[in-house]
Parts: sequence; structure tokens; C-alpha cells
Amino acid sequence: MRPPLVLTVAGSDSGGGAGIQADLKTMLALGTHGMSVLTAVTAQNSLGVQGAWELPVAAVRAQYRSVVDDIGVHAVKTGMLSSAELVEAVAELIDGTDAPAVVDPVGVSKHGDALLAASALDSVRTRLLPVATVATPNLDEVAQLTGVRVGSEADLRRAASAVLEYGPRWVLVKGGHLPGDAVDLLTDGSEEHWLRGPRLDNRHTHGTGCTLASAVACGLAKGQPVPDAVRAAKEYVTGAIRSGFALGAGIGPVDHGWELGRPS
Ligand SMILES: Nc1ncnc2c1ncn2[C@@H]1O[C@H](COP(=O)(O)OP(=O)(O)OP(=O)(O)O)[C@@H](O)[C@H]1O
Ligand SMILES: Cc1ncc(CO)c(N)n1
Repeated sequence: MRPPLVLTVAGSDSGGGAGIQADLKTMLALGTHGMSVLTAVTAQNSLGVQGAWELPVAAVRAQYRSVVDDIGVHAVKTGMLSSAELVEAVAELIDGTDAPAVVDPVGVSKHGDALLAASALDSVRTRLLPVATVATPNLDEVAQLTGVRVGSEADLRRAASAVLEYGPRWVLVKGGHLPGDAVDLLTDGSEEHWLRGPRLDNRHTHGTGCTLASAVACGLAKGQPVPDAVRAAKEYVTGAIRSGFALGAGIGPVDHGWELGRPS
């Protein structure tokens, strides 16, 4: 039987822990067929991002059309979009596609390297967020996009409302950077779902955000309602963080294949 079809529009992480590579590994692990539209190439490893090169808008559009017009998609996920021009082109492509979209408004890498130009923030707010079925900002991205600073779990509701003002159907505010339990809030403005995971004492967390957003897209491609897709995605990323492993001299990746087991 044909698996559900999921498309990621994101940047390449040469180290294989985040970006397109994390997305495709997640899609395989979760029983879907992963496809990719590359927006940028990064030279990246466990220590940070050493370089980044954007693709021309025409190359991004052409990849997207090649996939959607022939193969089709059941869900789209976006990650690193780099510039205002790319954000706007991708928003327009998603708007013309009959499939749910998970928008991970990637701003900076775990090491603080910029993956989105400051001049692109307004396009994210006014063009990309309105076409999102689910937006998945972390706390730094919430602050950049809305000005709301989250210092505790109690602030998550205010942060979520501020993001919803820009028009995504649902928002998943990730509280992963807060101390204590790893608590995320999913809401559409009327329903609220609190996702509480244990805080795992593992520094090898490269790729958590990409992995979570891709897993949500996989659930949506399978036809799951948003809260079910997010709940399953949270379980998947929690397992992947638990099995995250050391690579290089810095922060290693989460283990996308944690459910598959490893040969001894
Ligand atoms: N140490 C941890 N233990 C358990 N769960 C965690 C931990 N760190 C993050 N999470 C969870 O991982 C998911 C991704 O959240 P996070 O805040 O790390 O995203 P992100 O900052 O966008 O990731 P990235 O750094 O890859 O861009 C969330 O569900 C969050 O609660
Ligand atoms: C290419 C890429 N996309 C997303 C992230 C998430 O931080 C990253 N580190 N690299």
C-alpha cells in the first residue's frame, strides 16, 4: 500500500541531526514517504553553523511544483527559509496546495546561528503564519515574532494567543527551553492541550524542533486530527531525545531511529 506523502521545505544540515535530514529520517521512522524542497545549504556540525547558502527562489518553486504537481502531498512542513523572498514564495505555494501545513518558524540554530534574516520576520508574521495549520515556535521565536517573553509555564497561554493573532489555525508553543518538565501548549484559541514530558538530562538534543514539527506533519498526513498528531509527535520526540547520542565535540543529535532499535 502507498504510504502517506509528506513534504519538507527546509535547509540542509550537513551533520544530519536537524533540517532536511532530521525531517526525512522522522518521516521514514513514522511510516510515511518523505520528500524535500531544499531552501538552503548549511555547513553545520555539533559545534554550530560554519556557513549557509540560500537557493534561488526559482529553484525552490521548481522543486515544489515537481513534487506537488506529479506526486502529490498529504502534508507539508516548513523549516529554515532564510530570507523574506523565500518565506513569501513558500507561503504562496502552500496557500495554493490542498494539504495541511506545519510551519516551524526557525529563527536561529541551537548554537545561536541565524537561519532567518531579521528582515524576513515580518513576512513570517503576515504571509507564512496565516497559511499554517499548526505553527510550532520555540520561546525565542515567540519573543521575536510577538514580543511576548515567556519566563514560566504560566506565560505560555499569553504567548500562544499572541501567535494566534497572526492567523495560524493552531499554535504549539514549545516550552522546551524552560526549566522543569518539558511542557508545550497546543491551542486553537478555544481548545487547550497541555503536553507534559519529562525533562531529560541529555545534552544531545540537536534537531528536536525539526523532528517534532515533522512528526506532527506525519500524523496530519495520516489523517489524524491536530491534537492526536501533536500528542504522538511529542511521544516520538521525547523518545528520540532520550536516545540522543554524542557525535563530534559538541551537541549530538536526537536518535530518529530510537523505535527501530540498534543492532548490537
Ligand atoms: N531536555 C529535554 N527533555 C525533554 N524534552 C525536551 C527537552 N528539550 C526539548 N524538549 C522537547 O522537545 C520539543 C522541541 O522543543 P525545543 O524547545 O527544543 O524546540 P526548538 O528550540 O525549536 O529545537 P531546535 O533547537 O532544534 O530548533 C518540545 O516538545 C520540547 O518540550
Ligand atoms: C538547516 C537547519 N534547519 C533547522 C535547524 C534547527 O535549529 C538547524 N539547526 N539547521
